Amino acid sequence: MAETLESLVFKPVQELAVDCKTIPERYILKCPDEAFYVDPPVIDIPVIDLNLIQSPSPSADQVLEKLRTSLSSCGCVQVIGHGMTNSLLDQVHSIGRDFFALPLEEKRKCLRTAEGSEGYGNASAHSDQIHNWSDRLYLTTSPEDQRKLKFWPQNPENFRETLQEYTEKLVLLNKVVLKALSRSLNLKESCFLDQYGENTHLLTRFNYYPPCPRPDLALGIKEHSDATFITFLLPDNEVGGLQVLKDDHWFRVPTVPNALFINIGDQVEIMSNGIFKSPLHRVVTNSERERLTVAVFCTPDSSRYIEPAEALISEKSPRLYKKVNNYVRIYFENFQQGRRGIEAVKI
Ligand SMILES: O=C(O)CCC(=O)C(=O)O
Ligand SMILES: [Fe+2]
Repeated sequence: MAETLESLVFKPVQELAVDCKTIPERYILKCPDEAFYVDPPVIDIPVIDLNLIQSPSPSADQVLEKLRTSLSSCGCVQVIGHGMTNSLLDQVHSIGRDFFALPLEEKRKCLRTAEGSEGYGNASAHSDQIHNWSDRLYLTTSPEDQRKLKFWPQNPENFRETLQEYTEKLVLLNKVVLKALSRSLNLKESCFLDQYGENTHLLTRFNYYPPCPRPDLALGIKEHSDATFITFLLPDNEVGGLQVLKDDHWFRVPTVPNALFINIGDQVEIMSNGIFKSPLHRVVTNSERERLTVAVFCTPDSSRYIEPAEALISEKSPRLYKKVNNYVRIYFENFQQGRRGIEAVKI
């Protein structure tokens, strides 16, 4: 049978994983890279307390310097002081776990359709591409009038109110972080936020990775960078799997309990004229335990133009990227051809 979107989304990886001793061909990487199943070293990334940079002070300057150094070397940091209680973070995990634990019939009420990416399904891939060993629930969470509530689970009961609370906090946090990024580069505080615009566009993705019988052959998510401004990741507190590429080597990302992991997306790499790196990252699987993470992707309205900040351009550091709008479209057009969108917008 031809693999239509329907036939693929009807076969969640979670269902395949039950009693499965081997994995279907379409998940098997052609040239598995040894580094992903022989655990690579842990990456040394700072844990930044955002409370320390709220107002100008010498200690705030030190924290901003740490932020700048980390984002320009590996493109990611862990943050605490993010304004969310541990209990909220636990609840966000729980609603994800509870949703994926529901019977298939119940989850299918939120099933993705052929027209879009929102809803419940496995990660779509073209039939000639290798598939990810993961399922997802993908929802626009902000702005509120763009939500497609038909994809929002009614079950677990507290799903909507918990996601609402998390989203409200992230809308604020996104602003705090974008201001901090500008300050760390000695730019006007509103520099990146002005390019972002008023509408905080957030897409939330619950990533569910079932145990995989052959972690040496498949990836939970293949190597990619994010098309975002920035991405907030609520990691799984107990099960690791995220790896980041730095200086051509893969590193394991450690989990810091109750911290959020932030990675730079391609659009901040563009605005920072390449000073901040949008890192390639991937997720490895394991044969023992399921894993659940919640990624929140922050992007501006597609109509907004973004470009390298004028103040970062000089004779010594010429402009490296074009002015573009709807970068997410550029990203996906290139992604489908196996290329990076960021390369397409380089001058
Ligand atoms: O689950 C993870 O650790 C990372 C997820 C990710 O990279 C993504 O959703 O884009
Ligand atoms: Fe990602």
